[in-house]
Amino acid sequence: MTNSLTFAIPKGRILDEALPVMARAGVVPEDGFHDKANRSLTFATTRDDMRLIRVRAFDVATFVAHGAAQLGIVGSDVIEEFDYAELYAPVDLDIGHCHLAVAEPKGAQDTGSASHLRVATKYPNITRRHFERMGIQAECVKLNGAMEIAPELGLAGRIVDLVSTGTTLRENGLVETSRIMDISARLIVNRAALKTDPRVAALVEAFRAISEEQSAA
Ligand SMILES: Nc1ncnc2c1ncn2[C@@H]1O[C@H](COP(=O)(O)OP(=O)(O)OP(=O)(O)O)[C@@H](O)[C@H]1O
Ligand SMILES: O=P(O)(O)OC[C@H]1O[C@H](OP(=O)(O)OP(=O)(O)O)[C@H](O)[C@@H]1O
Repeated sequence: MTNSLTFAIPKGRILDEALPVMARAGVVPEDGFHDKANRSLTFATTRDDMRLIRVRAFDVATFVAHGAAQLGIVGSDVIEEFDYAELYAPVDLDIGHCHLAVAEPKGAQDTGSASHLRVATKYPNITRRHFERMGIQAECVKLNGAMEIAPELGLAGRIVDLVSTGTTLRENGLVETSRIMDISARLIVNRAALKTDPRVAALVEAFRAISEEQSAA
């Protein structure tokens, strides 16, 4: 058998939307994948030259950038945060829509003229770049979730986090003050693998065709 391809997918919320798109491109996990009790992280597919790995969203980008996986699916938030040179994101899959925003406690003092801010976020690089463009130095406190409680506890005056329905902000007494970027999930590939393995290029074409069909529909 030829060397196996590894396709990395995030274990959380993008997965349900990603599976039907993957199936149209011929990437179908074998039995056991949907079993919640299954602790395995590697899964066979119906292609005998491909396996799936199910990892955290940020780690999908890391595995693909280092060539440990040749392909993956991940939110554009993660791609922007890492900015890995070895990652190529050729196809917008039109799933996992949300946006990245700055938020602060409802009724907070207007500190628009401040030149230095403290911000709690999972995205320190995007956050620093966003505030730099406004001439503001952002001191980022890195959290991995539940950013929304940081202002109330005095950890930071603002947060930068993903927003979809806005429910999490609202239920934690926060309001969005600016929108940084719109997010959707992308197919990502390792650039070297794309150049050397025709199977990777064929999969990019398959996902591209699906995305074009979808936007024409
Ligand atoms: N509220 C949301 N609505 C839509 N898409 C979202 C939302 N929150 C996150 N996303 C997308 O889903 C991705 C997170 O995917 P997923 O939930 O699989 O991550 P994870 O691996 O479980 O993350 P964690 O590191 O928190 O464990 C984000 O990077 C973003 O692109
Ligand atoms: O606008 P909403 O629809 O309320 O969605 C926004 C929430 O979704 C994401 O969290 P997730 O549920 O992925 O959990 P996490 O905090 O563990 O990342 C994000 O970090 C927000 O907390």
